Amino acid sequence: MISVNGITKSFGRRTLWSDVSFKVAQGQLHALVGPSGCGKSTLLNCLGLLEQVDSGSILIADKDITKFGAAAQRRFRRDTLGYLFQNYALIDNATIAFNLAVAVGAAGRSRRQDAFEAALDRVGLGGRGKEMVYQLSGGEQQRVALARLMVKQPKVVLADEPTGALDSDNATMVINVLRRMAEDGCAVVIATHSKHVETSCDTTLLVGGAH
Ligand SMILES: Nc1ncnc2c1ncn2[C@@H]1O[C@H](COP(=O)(O)OP(=O)(O)OP(=O)(O)O)[C@@H](O)[C@H]1O
Repeated sequence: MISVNGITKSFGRRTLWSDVSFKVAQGQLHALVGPSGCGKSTLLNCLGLLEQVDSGSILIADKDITKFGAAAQRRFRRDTLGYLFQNYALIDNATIAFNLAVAVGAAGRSRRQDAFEAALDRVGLGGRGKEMVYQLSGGEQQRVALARLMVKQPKVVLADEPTGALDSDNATMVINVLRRMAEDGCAVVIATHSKHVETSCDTTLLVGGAH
């Protein structure tokens, strides 16, 4: 599903990582690990079309995403990618339910009510769809972002410290949900400092180090 081939990224004169290659198949969880500042988020951003690599190629579903123009990037983000990032990218001034509805677009909204409720139940927020996002705790917002990903059902999930704001039970829930999404056919890449998350993944890349 994902094939990263010899990619390099520098900011100014500082090379974060060079000649990085790895593959992530459908059904797999892949961890990006390494010390703070080694470039894990930047690598996720490159996979997510939010940053450009300096050289090398990134194939996702057999398409070289580094060659995409603006319109193809937008379509690919909308149709193929799912982000679980630290700032959650939720709409604060809207309900939980609205945030889930936005993820599936107008066509999917009415027939997806059951899926919305099931996703909220799964992340421990059942029956709370009418609450406003800005009133939720950081960990609750992180779980809304996970529920949104579940209803979107992207082919590729990019997660940046997805257990960062959570207690250990909820951290385990997040990993279980991501594992389930992988079993349903998606490829998952997770940047993490958590040993628990790392050991729950199928493969690991030490970013900026020996690999
Ligand atoms: N747009 C940018 N311009 C210049 N430098 C940047 C930019 N984005 C990131 N950096 C630098 O690149 C380095 C790697 O950042 P990144 O966030 O990818 O690391 P990380 O491994 O995810 O760190 P952490 O574990 O602390 O989240 C940092 O030193 C950061 O300041």
